[in-house]
Amino acid sequence: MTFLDKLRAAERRNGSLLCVGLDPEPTRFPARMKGDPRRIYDFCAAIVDATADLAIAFKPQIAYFAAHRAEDQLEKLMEHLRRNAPDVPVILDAKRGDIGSTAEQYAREAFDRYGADAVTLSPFMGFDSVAPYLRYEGKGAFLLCRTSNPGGDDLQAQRLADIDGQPFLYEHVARLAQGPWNLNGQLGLVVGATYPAEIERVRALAPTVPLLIPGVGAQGGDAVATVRAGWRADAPIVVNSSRAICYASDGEDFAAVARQEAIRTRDSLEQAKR
Ligand SMILES: O=c1ccn([C@@H]2O[C@H](COP(=O)(O)O)[C@@H](O)[C@H]2O)c(=O)[nH]1
Repeated sequence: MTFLDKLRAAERRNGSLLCVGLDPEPTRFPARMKGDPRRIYDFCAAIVDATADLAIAFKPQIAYFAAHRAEDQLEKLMEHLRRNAPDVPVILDAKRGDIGSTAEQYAREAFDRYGADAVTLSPFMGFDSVAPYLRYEGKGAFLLCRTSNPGGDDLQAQRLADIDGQPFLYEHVARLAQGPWNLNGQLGLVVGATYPAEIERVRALAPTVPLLIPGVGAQGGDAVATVRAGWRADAPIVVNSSRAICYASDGEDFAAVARQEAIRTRDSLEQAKR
């Protein structure tokens, strides 16, 4: 089963476009775990168990583990996901991008070490920095295209004077991902929920690739506008919310309240399809 098949199956099974982001920050943990990086796995596993039937995907952000020397806990979490939520694909948010030989090592890390179904990549260094990930049959790779942060404008909204029609850089990335770079249908694009007009433009240029859309919840992106701009019955969108779910409560009830917030977000995304 390819990453895309797995994504479509999870969307159908859980009736969901919601990707639950796992950004564990120990200072925001409930009192009995607060400030203790050794509890990262416990915190994330509780969120996973509370939301696995509500998610199209999970997205652990690797920096939140590496910053605390908690890569072993990320490995354990990936095992937990495979055992307890085997049908929900996992997107490792690593935003890698380097020359081919180094990219080979990053690809091994994402797919062999952690067993991720897909990874996020910066396309800035060109196709040879992306190609090593595409050698992993059935795995996915999401290219940063129009990111959710305001500074995304600095480069992504620059026009490319030498290319027909003088597209914005992000539009060029969308065309490459839909066409010449997408050798085996493994590519997707990252587009921020904070920019619904750009989601619509990317969807027009890349009608069949999956879109990973962070920015609802803590960043204030509009869930309804996001779905209307990007969702097509035959092309999945994966709408990520991390902090708004993980830290919906800072009490001992954090997992139960995370579930309620995930239900609320999932339902608002589903209703927007109509
Ligand atoms: O354009 C992008 C690409 C990635 N991210 C990541 O998504 C989550 C968002 O977290 P929230 O708490 O829901 O704001 C985080 O891991 C980012 O690194 C993004 O926000 N924007």
